[in-house]
Amino acid sequence: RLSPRTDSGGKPRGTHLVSQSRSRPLLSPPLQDGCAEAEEAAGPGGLSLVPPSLPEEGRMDLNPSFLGIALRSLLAIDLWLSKKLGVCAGESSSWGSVRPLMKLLEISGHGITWLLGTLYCLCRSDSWAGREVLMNLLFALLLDLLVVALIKGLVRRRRPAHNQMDMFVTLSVDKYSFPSGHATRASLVSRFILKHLVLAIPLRVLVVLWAFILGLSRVMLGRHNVTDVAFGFFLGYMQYSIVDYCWLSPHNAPVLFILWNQQ
Ligand SMILES: CC(C)=CCC/C(C)=C/COP(=O)(O)O
Repeated sequence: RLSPRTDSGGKPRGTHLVSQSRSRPLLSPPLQDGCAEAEEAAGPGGLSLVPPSLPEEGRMDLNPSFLGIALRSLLAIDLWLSKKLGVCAGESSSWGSVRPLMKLLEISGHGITWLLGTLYCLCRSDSWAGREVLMNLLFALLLDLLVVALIKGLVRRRRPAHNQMDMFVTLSVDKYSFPSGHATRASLVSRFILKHLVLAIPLRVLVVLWAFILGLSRVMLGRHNVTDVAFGFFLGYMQYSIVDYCWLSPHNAPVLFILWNQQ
């Protein structure tokens, strides 16, 4: 506290830092060992020339860390921006007429669509090379479902309040929104396709555009906040690196390929 200090005659002699042992800020914890000195020096009147050395926790209460403020600001911007972008969140929203198209995009990135599609192609594939790529895509999709379910269950961030929970086939953890499963899948699958399929440039651009628009559509539908999708893209990208590192082949996982061949 700043308070005018007076001399013995009661005249003000300038402003000094003083500590009153009986009156402490409401948010600060009780004075601890480090402050006993200052409390003693304050004497019965509570006035002291010695500024108390507050313990670390006390200082943090009074001066919230830069990181804390930055995170809280980021979250506030995230919520504000996500609400602004949620223009297809309901039929009556400003872009409500585009909602059916966004829901079609949702199905194009759904786990069931990709799992069934991959299994179908695996059954139809008649080359070892094709089977190897599809087997790894199946592994990537399962890994993604597992990782996203684990993180959603741990973080438990609620979906935005303006979301309508009318999604096609969900798991119990899908009531949570961080990270976006569609965004992780979009990023993982598009990186996988670009690496393992020989495609003409326009098709490669289309794959990247699909992933980006699918991510954006999650926020526009009101399903997610922007940070759910941004982290989802990052996570999917990193998951591909794991898949690439653990690449399954007839050499390192012969049982898998022989079993599949016998079916
Ligand atoms: C039922 C299966 C196999 C997958 C669920 C896929 C799903 C509904 C993910 C949720 O995605 P968002 O987190 O982007 O909303």
